[in-house]
Amino acid sequence: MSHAIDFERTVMQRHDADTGECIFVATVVDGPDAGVAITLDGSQPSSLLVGQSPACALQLTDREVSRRHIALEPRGTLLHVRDLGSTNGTYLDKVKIIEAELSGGEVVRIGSTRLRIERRPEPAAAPPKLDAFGRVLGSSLEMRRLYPLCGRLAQSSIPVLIEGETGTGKELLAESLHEEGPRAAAPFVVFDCTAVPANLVESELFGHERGAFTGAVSARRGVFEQADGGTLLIDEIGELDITLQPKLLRALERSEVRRVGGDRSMKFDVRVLSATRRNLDHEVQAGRFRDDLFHRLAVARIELPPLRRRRGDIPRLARAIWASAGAPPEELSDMLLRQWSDYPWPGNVRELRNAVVRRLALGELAPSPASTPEPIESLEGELVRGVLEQILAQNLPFGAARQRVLEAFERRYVERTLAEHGGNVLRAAAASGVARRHFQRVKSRSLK
Ligand SMILES: Nc1ncnc2c1ncn2[C@@H]1O[C@H](COP(=O)(O)OP(=O)(O)OP(=O)(O)O)[C@@H](O)[C@H]1O
Repeated sequence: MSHAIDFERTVMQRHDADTGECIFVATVVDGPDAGVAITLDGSQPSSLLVGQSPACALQLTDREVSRRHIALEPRGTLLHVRDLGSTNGTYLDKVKIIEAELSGGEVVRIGSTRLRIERRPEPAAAPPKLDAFGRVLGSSLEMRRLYPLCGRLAQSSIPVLIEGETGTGKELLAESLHEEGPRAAAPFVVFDCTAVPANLVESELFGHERGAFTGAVSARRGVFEQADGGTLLIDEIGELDITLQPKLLRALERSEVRRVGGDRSMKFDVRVLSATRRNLDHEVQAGRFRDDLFHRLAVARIELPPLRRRRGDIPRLARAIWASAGAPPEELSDMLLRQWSDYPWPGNVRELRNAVVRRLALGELAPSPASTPEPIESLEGELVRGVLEQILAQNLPFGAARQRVLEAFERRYVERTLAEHGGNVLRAAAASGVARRHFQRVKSRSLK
């Protein structure tokens, strides 16, 4: 299977069954690094990378391989492979792939390297039967395999990069890492790189002295000073302007900041966590995020799975949100829970929370693919904005940029509709209100 569609469908099936994880081995069978191998046993909290960069779990010397070429992640009985925007592409047999689900026995080609993927017969060790870490709830396999590492990370001070789609609980996990650790009594400060205008980011981060710039009527502490002794979460780190990245790196390396307009450096003792919705490997690969800063921030990485890949957690989360709103548990019907469990939740747990709260306040029906479309702001607005920003950042001429937006939309539309209809083109076309041949044409050009 080498299709995003098949991948969605397979993932859903697997999570309904909640089967155990498999162990995969990726071995270089051809190329300058022949004989090198890595084992993926599902206990890793994020994908493992293959490429020339030292950040990669499987570091290759092949000059035709990009620094971060592909990411590998075991998902139950399958191994998920994702190209990270490599220069020379990723091939399965002769087919160029963006992402694919492998079951073992395949050979993946990157540059002049061929990687053989094998699935071991024995199952991976099951993660402990925990159903929460701090305030982060979930007993799906996807979540349980993160908890042991979260527990260890909470006790340490090493920088952690938390990745995941919007609303998957990145900020909540950061808070829980803080609350479960020795710094719990000290401040937890969040700095969102997208929340302040670009020209004020530096003074928000490092503080400023009185008169440092027009409008600086009094001195102000930056977030590092505010978080001293505690934890700082730098949210949306992928959006930090490239010109500010060396300054942040220097502050982290020296554990000291100098306020804008100031002439002395101040030491700080801050545990730094960062979060991103973007794929930072991709950003590094594209030269938009500095590799050295990435290494500083991502000493450990945790990737939070989207809610659609852990549907088993939906009833538990819905019940917890329902109870926290003070509503009687018996009023939450099984039918409603079933409807919620079937919905794809593009806005993840945040969207589920909003749906539960709306239901309690207004008695609204559960969302379903056939229900009235949500306003874009509350549904996929943030995802859409992310895609638009990425395209705008390429500074293309108007026509080419519009074409990219259209292609991104068509691809996502086709993927989702097919996933909702079990990969059946006829039914997906009917649901989209277009002829099968037209749907097939759009599918062929957008998922090639
Ligand atoms: N596993 C979870 N258990 C309980 N609540 C959760 C979980 N994940 C998310 N939430 C809740 O969902 C909402 C969104 O979570 P949060 O703000 O942490 O997401 P995020 O990934 O940081 O989103 P964004 O990328 O948009 O900033 C919050 O109300 C949070 O408490």
